[in-house]
Amino acid sequence: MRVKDNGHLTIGGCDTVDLAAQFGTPLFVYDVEWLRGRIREILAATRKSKVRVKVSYASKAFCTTAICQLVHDEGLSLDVVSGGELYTALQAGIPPAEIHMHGNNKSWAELEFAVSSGIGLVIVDNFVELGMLSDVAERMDRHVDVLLRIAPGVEAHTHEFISTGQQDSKFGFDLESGQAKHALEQLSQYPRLKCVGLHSHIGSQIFEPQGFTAAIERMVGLYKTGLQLRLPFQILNLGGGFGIRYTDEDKPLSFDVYMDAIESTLTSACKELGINIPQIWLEPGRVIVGPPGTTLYTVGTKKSIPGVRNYVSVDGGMTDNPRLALYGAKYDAVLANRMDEVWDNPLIDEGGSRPGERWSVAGKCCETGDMLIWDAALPHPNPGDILAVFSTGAYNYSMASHYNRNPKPAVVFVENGEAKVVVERETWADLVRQDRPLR
Ligand SMILES: Cc1ncc(COP(=O)(O)O)c(C=O)c1O
Ligand SMILES: N[C@@H](CCCC[NH3+])C(=O)O
Repeated sequence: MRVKDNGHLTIGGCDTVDLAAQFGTPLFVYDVEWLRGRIREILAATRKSKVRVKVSYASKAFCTTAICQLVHDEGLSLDVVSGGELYTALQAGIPPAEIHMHGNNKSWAELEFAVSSGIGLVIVDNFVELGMLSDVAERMDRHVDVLLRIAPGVEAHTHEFISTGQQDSKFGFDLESGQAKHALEQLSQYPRLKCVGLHSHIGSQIFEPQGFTAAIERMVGLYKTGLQLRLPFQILNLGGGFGIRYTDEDKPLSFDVYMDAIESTLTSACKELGINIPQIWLEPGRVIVGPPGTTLYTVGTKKSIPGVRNYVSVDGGMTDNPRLALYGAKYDAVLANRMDEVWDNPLIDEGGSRPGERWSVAGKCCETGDMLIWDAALPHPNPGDILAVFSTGAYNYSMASHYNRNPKPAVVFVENGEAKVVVERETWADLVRQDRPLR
């Protein structure tokens, strides 16, 4: 990102004010060079490691055909969590063998779709699914590679709604109570399922390697049990969850730090148990697509309540970014057309905010909680200004909704001064496309 002489923010060599004019707002803008660079950094860190590591992109973070193609071009395999994500990945031309499917409640139709497409592997979440998948495989006369998802009982330091490795969770076979071991013992009843290892995912937006190392320490014991049961184990999948910077409060770690911790804990734990080191799989989502994504909005109305708060409203909101409403997420933002102004610059005359002035950025939905940022430091906003909110590449477009019948925004990939639409903006007509009127 840069600032041009005219005070406009540029991303991938494109003037964001021009992007907003050309494609409309709200607009998701992905800096492709930055995104590719992040994948390359992750892969470089994994290649330095003595442990064999395979990296899959957790497509739930942002799943469209273009991003599936981009991450696959960069050498990643793909995780999907629904029939829709699988369909998207296949439409993108990703070889099915390089796709893995998650989900705590996969339907019969989703399992059938996965097996008939020749998916690489299914991560089985619970006892019901073991039986269902085995039946699907039987009926289709197929064999399916699986991992078992385990809840290792690790409490990750993150928002409780995005913490998944604790015992009290809907995901996976519980380790603590012996449920996970019982599942391994049952596998002999399902000859169509070839269990090649274990999976755990402790949560998302995590900033310390300890959660991963604690998970390894708990999982290797079970991994050894699997080997003793003569299961063809090769893989220990540690999930994703690597934290990113949204604001200065977040202190992301370099991937090398995670890899060093994973390598040393895994090596010593396996040595202690006398087992070979499994291949490690990782499933990062947010860390790949989060920071290179920016949302552009157009400023509309504003309202100042003396002594209370200043509100500025933009043309999107919780429909394209529900993360503040869901997790109390924080974001940084700027006025992309006025980057040369500093909000507390005493030289600023009209148009500049007074020192200490703050603007809370509201969405346009009929909902008090429809906020994007509380008390942002911004120049005094005017209707028509372009607001850029940073680090919105993960779990924004993918969690977008049509609340209040708002069409979903367009998505553009920008690189070397060129912008390519990878998702068209929805229209009002799109909103009624599935409706069947009474008359
Ligand atoms: C099973 C699984 N793998 C990977 C991810 C990706 O997580 P993140 O985007 O935090 O890397 C998630 C989401 O938390 C997940 O549930
Ligand atoms: N949707 C969450 C992450 C959940 C990850 C899925 N297990 C977020 O926006 O932070």
